[in-house]
Amino acid sequence: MDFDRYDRIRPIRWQGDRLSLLDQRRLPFTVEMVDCTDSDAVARAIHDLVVRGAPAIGIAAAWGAVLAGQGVQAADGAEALVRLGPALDRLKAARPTAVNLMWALARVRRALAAAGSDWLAVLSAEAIAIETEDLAANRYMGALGAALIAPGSGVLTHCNTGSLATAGFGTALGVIRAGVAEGRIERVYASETRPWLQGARLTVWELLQDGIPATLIGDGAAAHLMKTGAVQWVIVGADRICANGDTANKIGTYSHAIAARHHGLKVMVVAPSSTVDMDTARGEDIEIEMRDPAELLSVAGTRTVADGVEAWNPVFDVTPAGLIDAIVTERGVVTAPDAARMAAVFGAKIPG
Ligand SMILES: CSC[C@H]1O[C@H](OP(=O)(O)O)[C@H](O)[C@@H]1O
Repeated sequence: MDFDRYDRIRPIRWQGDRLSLLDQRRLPFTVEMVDCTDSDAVARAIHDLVVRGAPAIGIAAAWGAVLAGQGVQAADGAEALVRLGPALDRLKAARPTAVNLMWALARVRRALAAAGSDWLAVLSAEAIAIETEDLAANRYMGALGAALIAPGSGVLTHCNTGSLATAGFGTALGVIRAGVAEGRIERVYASETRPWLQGARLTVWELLQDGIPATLIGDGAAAHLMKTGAVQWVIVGADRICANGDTANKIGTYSHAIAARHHGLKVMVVAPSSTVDMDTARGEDIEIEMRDPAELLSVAGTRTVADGVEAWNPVFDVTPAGLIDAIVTERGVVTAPDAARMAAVFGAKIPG
C-alpha cells in the first residue's frame, strides 16, 4: 500500500522549541496551526479539542513534557521529574477518559526516572518513540483489521479515528484505508457524531483527501442504514479498553453497537495497546468526560436551542465487550473479547 498517499495530514508538528497543532476546531474550512510554547498551552489545547483523538492527545502530552523540560535546570532525570511533576499533572488532568494521555505521561515519567544528565535528550527520544510507534501500530492494525472484512463489504464508522486522531494513518480509519486499498470495502459511511461533529467535519474531509468517497449520515440514521443491508461492519476507535474488553469510545458508539447486534452486523474496535487499560476491570469504572452543555446548544457556532433549556453532554459511552466482535490491536486481534481473552494477549497488566 502507498501509505504516503494516505498519510499527508500531520496534525502534530514538533518544531524544536514549540509544538504546532492543527486546530481541529476550525476544520474543514480553515486549516490553521496553533503554536504551543509551553506545556500548559498544550494542556489547554488538549482540553479545548485543538488536538483530539486518544493517541494524538498522548503524543501531544509527551511533547508538552519536552516543552516543560526545556524550561528547567536539573542534574539528572530524577531531579527533573520532581521539577516537572506539577506540569505533568496539569497535562494529565486535561481530559479524563482516553487512557493514552495517562499512558504517555507514565512512559515519560519512567524514562525520566532512569535518565542521567542527558535527561532532556532522553525525554525528547521518548516523545519521538511514542509518535513513531503509534504510526507503525496503525499501519499494522490496518492490515490486521482489513483481513477480517469480506470483499464487497460496506462499513460504518463513528467520530474521527484517522490521521487527525493519531500519529498518522489512523486506527479504525486505518482499517478502512487498508480495506479500500485491498478492494475489500466498497462502501464507507460516516456518522456525523454530534455534538462536536468529528464525523461530519473531520472524517469525511480526511477521506476526501485520500480520494475515498464516504457517505455522511445523521447519527439517528444508523439503525435505519443497517436495516437496508448496505453495511456489514461497524468499525470504531477507542479511548479506553478495559481488562474485560468493555470499551469507552465517542458517545453514540454504544447505540451503534446495539443496533448492529440487532441487525446481525459485526462490530470491530481498532486501537493500539496504549489504549488498553488492564488496571481498569470493567466499563463501569471508566470516568466519562462531561463537557460544557453549551456544546449541545449550538451547531457550528449558530445557536439552535432556546435560552433556559438544560443540556446533558457526556462525550463518551461504554460498549460492553459482549457487543464487540473483534478488538484489533498491534499485539493481535481479540475476537469475542472477555477478561480471559484480553489477559491472554495483554497479560495481567500493560507497562505504561
Ligand atoms: C483514534 S481516536 C480514538 C477516539 O478519540 C475520539 O474522541 P475525541 O474526538 O473526543 O478525542 C473518539 O472517541 C475516537 O474514537
